Amino acid sequence: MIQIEHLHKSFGDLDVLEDVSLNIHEGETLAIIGQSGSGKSVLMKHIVGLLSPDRGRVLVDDVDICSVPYERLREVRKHFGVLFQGGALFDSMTSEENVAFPLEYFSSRSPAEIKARVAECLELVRMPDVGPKKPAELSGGMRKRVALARAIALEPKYILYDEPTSGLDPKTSNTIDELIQQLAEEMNVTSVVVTHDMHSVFNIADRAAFLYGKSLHWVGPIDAIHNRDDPVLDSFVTASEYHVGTHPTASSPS
Ligand SMILES: Nc1ncnc2c1ncn2[C@@H]1O[C@H](COP(=O)(O)OP(=O)(O)OP(=O)(O)O)[C@@H](O)[C@H]1O
Repeated sequence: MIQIEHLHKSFGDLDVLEDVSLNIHEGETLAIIGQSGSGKSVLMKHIVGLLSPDRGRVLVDDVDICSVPYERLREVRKHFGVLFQGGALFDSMTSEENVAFPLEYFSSRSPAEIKARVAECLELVRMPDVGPKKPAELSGGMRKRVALARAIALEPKYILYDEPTSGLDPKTSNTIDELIQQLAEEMNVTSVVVTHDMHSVFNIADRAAFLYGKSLHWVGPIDAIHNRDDPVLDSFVTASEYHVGTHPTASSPS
């Protein structure tokens, strides 16, 4: 379980997050939504210890990652797979070398075991044949899937996705959504997805956390997200759906 407690973060004069508290439960898929610049990525980076809060703390399985020594933080990070926005693959490496990287760096598996795990991960993301190809030879959607294969290589307990469908066409976005759901079910991972894509939110998320005005304005189950009693949330959700031109699978109030 991940517990974010009274988190505050500023950069110089810019207050980004104020008193944000949020629990992320085992096995759920939580979407972090909000306008551009509302602090979604900043919040996500705190979850994996890439940023430290000015005040407050983040507990991962009861470990306060804001105060532990680096070696302990490194241990905690082994339980995380992160899919960064652009995929963040190493251009000079082939796809299989990219997927092997965390296994070589963080595990003590033999070369044969690493080779087998790389093949398994590429199979899981339905890309069994791209191993010898470099990122430049792949489409945007394929690169995301290779990056996803790398993110799951160490069999993480938590996967963090930063805008997993941004820049992809609707069909490729649906494939990525299917993979996120498939991995959540097959690997029983806890997923945190930062996204603008409300279609994707309705496809994959169990709950959403809506950041607005530096705070966590609303947290709740996806089927409660059309909330006419909360005009700020309602106008964000409606505008996002209109913007992407999609129709949510969840039912909207009439
Ligand atoms: N390392 C940093 N140094 C200074 N300012 C930062 C840093 N990281 C983020 N910010 C600022 O914090 C604010 C929130 O950024 P963040 O990337 O979390 O927004 P976001 O909600 O993820 O936006 P988007 O949807 O556009 O990606 C922005 O104003 C951004 O410029």
